[in-house]
Amino acid sequence: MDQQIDGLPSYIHIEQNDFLYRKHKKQKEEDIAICVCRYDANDPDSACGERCLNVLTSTECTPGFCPCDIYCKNQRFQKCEYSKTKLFKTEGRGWGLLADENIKAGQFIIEYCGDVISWKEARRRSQAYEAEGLKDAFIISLNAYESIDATRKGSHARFINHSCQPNCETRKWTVLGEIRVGIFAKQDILSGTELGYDYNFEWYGGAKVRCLCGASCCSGFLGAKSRGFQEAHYVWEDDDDRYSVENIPLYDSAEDEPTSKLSKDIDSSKNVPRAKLDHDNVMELDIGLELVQCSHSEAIDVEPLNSIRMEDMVIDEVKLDTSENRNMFLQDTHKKLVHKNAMISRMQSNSACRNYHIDTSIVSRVSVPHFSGGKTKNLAQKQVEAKVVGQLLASKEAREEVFAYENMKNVASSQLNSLYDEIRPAIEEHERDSQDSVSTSVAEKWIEASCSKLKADFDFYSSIIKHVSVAPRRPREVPRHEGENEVDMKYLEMGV
Ligand SMILES: C[S@@+](CC[C@H](N)C(=O)[O-])C[C@H]1O[C@@H](n2cnc3c(N)ncnc32)[C@H](O)[C@@H]1O
Repeated sequence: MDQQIDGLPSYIHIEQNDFLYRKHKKQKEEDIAICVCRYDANDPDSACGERCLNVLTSTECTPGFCPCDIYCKNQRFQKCEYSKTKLFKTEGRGWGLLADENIKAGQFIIEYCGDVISWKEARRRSQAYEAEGLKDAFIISLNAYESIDATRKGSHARFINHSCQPNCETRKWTVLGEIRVGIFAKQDILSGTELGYDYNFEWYGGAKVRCLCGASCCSGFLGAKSRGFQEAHYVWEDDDDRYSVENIPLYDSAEDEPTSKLSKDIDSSKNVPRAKLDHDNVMELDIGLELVQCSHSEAIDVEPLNSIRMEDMVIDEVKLDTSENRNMFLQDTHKKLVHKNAMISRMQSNSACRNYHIDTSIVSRVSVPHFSGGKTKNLAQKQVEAKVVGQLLASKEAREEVFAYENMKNVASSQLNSLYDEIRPAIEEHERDSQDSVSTSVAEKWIEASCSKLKADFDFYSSIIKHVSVAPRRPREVPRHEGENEVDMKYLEMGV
């Protein structure tokens, strides 16, 4: 239909993303977020309106699973419930899109559709387009690994121009397990007004496009505020009023830039960060020995288990003998972890990338030689053995307790190892395609087993500390040799 509009460059009109280099994800039933809305004919907002848990986390309801069934209003991407818009020819900026009805602030306008491609493919294509002499940029970043290319096919969103004072913005939503980008109104927009959003250009280099958005705060160039732009130097060609493009730029959805800033802010703070965002918009949460990675734009404060400072622990018989205290502490920590995990999984839906990273370093392994720069590196952690510690202890009960805890520690370790073997295919799949998520149930099992191992480790080491530092020692049967004191001290240092 568009092709009939005079002078409109040819492209294929689509209203769903096309997946070329991988398949559309299959949403696992256990990963479907189900809201708690109930349809009430007297309350128009009842069926998945603003209060819907899924809406609040930018996740669309899944047909067949939403309690509001046909009344669900939270399937706008799926049902292409776009605002009314119209193509028009701009002065000097090619084609543009304008509102063809009054649009309310926050209203969904249209989905940005195109080919979902890998980052590498985006780079390859942009170079190919450049070689073909294509000047307009249509590749938008979806996340750290993928982009949407609307150069050859797309929706009307591909015609929305950049504005330094935008009335629209991009937002990412999770729809049936995939991230999708929508254009939303930032403010009330009157019918007939041109739609624009801030491209947040990230340039590969080369010349820049002169911005003709006309805003009083215009920065002069597309992407002039972005990091990539400031680092590059300008090349201005006046023979083209609109632009000179040596390399086709990629532009980024507005959400991504503040994230890298956040990473910088956190990193530069004088406190050691508990949760940090890296340059790939991936947040690493250090929860004890386990690393959970998720993509999100807010930092979460997670108390790492290994931040417990031993200086702060009062080591006396009364305190440490009450294993109830210890259990309470660990149960509490476990609860916190499970709670955080629930939050993480909710927020991942929000940022549209459920991306559990299971850090397998917690799995106890036989020492494996690693090669680094021609030298082998032993990465196995030093282990404290109960039989060595036992030699220091005078009381039989103390020795038995340490042995019992060691046994529990070994059981927890081997349970974790066998769980790892069980879920290895899922982890390997996840590592091969970093877009694919490890399912929530697997992640939960993993967290549970990891917590059990941490608890067993904690019990074992605290039992050693209690007995070695407080209880009477076994008299030495053989004279102490030089350096033996240091060995005793090492036991106290290890595992804390
Ligand atoms: C996604 S396309 C927008 C549709 C485009 N106007 C068209 O006719 O196909 C992006 C391209 O539009 C042009 N453009 C968008 N916003 C502009 C602006 N504010 N000033 C100058 N050119 C702009 C640039 O060439 C940019 O690469």
